[in-house]
Amino acid sequence: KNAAAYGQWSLKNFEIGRPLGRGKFGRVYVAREVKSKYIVALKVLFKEQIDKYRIHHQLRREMEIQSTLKHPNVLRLYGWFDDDDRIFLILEYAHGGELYGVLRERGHLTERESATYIASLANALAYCHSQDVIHRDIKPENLLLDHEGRLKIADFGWSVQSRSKRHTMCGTLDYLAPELVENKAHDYTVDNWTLGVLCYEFLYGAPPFEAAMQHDTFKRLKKGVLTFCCSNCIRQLFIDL
Ligand SMILES: COc1ccc(C(=O)Nc2ccccc2)cc1NC(=O)CCSc1ncnc(N)c1Br
Repeated sequence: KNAAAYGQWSLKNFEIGRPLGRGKFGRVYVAREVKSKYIVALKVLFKEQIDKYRIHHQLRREMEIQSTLKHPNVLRLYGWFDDDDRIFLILEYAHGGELYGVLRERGHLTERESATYIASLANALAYCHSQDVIHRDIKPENLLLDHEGRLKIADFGWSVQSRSKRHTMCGTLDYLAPELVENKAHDYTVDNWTLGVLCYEFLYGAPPFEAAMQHDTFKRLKKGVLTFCCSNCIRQLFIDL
């Protein structure tokens, strides 16, 4: 019986295609499973990097978390395997690529599109939180689209299984809730804060507290001043702020 029957995958089960991008700690390629011709995304992590950054436990926990998460708006982790110096994650392939690209190309999205993506994100986050998983690093770069334009949350490089409050710092400043930035105890509601920031960014094309210097973003998001009005006056408001 072939190795796949026992769920033991290896590199020879796949034909590797073009690189999709650089995720955390490794590269991602399109790949095709030889027997089924099924298209997947294959993420390659180098063991020496995992050792160097001492993230074995995080990766192991990640695999536990991911194998239980099954939701239409959460990118699937189908399985994983390793060879002498690399670990391979077999991921669902999102044919539509990164939402980030669409947002930069279009400038901003329509209200209907924004509402659709926010609703999908809210569903995905509610599901993750029901499984005691906080993503903590949701930003447009980690949001992918499938062939039907359906949103998929990906790159759980920083997610944690959490019942208690977390204290570790992570993610870019623009999307982080004040309690995360102030390194205070936090819980799953940090993902809800991000939902608000993303909603603003989908509609206006840039995050609400964006600033040239991280320190300014820090000050702005602590103030939390946010009023929705027409796009250019909102930007003027923040420039004044
Ligand atoms: C469930 O998705 C993941 C689950 C886990 C991890 C991960 O690295 N965990 C991790 C790595 C090191 C240490 C601790 C955790 C990463 C992903 N996902 C990704 O990296 C997304 C790769 S980009 C891409 N993927 C599909 N289709 C496309 N068109 C693209 Br572009």
